[in-house]
Amino acid sequence: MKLQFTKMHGAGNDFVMLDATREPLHVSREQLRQLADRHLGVGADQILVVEPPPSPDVDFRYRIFNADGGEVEQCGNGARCFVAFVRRQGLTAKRAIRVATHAGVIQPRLEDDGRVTVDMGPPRFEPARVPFDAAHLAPRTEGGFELWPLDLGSSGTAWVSVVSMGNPHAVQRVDEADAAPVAEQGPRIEHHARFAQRVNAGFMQVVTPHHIRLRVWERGAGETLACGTGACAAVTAGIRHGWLQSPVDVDTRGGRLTIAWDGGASPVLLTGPVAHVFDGTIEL
Ligand SMILES: N[C@@H](CCC[C@H](N)C(=O)O)C(=O)O
Repeated sequence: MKLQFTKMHGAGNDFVMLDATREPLHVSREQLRQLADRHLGVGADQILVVEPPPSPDVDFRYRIFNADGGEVEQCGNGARCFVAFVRRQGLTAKRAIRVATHAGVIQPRLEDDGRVTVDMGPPRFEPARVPFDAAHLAPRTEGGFELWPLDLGSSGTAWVSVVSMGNPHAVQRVDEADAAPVAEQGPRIEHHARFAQRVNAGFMQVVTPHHIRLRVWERGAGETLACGTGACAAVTAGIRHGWLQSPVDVDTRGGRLTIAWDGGASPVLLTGPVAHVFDGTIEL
């Protein structure tokens, strides 16, 4: 099968974008993995498939697949690249778009400076879903919000805030993002027994109440240069703990994202850059 694709990135979080608005696309999990493979394919953290709207109240639907081929609910940087992609493909001239995802409808809009802001909806602060298994450690609270201990065996205990942005995140505060044990702890947190659907693992350094540094080990992709939903999760957890105040600049290894959240059920706004890398065709 010959497939046309576009390669894009949002703060270094890179995507293969596929247009399935004109005809349905049947790509197997193995083919998705091959597309994402950095040696045997195009290379990407996620593959995004744009489809026609499932109902008249939205403009498109888009589906998100991690590099391991698994379909997931939400992708913040992907939503930003999605806007640039559909405009570039001539599929819409709108600047504000309503798009259906597995986690509900989100609303990205193109800003005058070329960045894209996404209304990601409100965060959900979820308690543990399965019985807690760390050796007799109880959760503790900071600023009225819970930190949960995760027993990571020989890697010690990680105290995490559990947040859903449609997809699951476990965020811990570290002294220095550059020195954080992302490669060591990331896979252990991702596969920890407490998270039935696995989890994205964030490592956040608080620089000031309006500035953090963040690294994220992503479920199904490994450490990426930036994670949009990870930034939303880290900032909303940090605000709940009393460490941060909106808006917050989030420096990732791939660039800066800005997150605004007024608390409670108000939506999280994620703003950042998008870039077109190249268009191509691949035989799968
Ligand atoms: N890079 C994304 C998140 C992609 C999905 C994530 N790996 C998951 O499995 O939930 C973002 O920018 O949010």
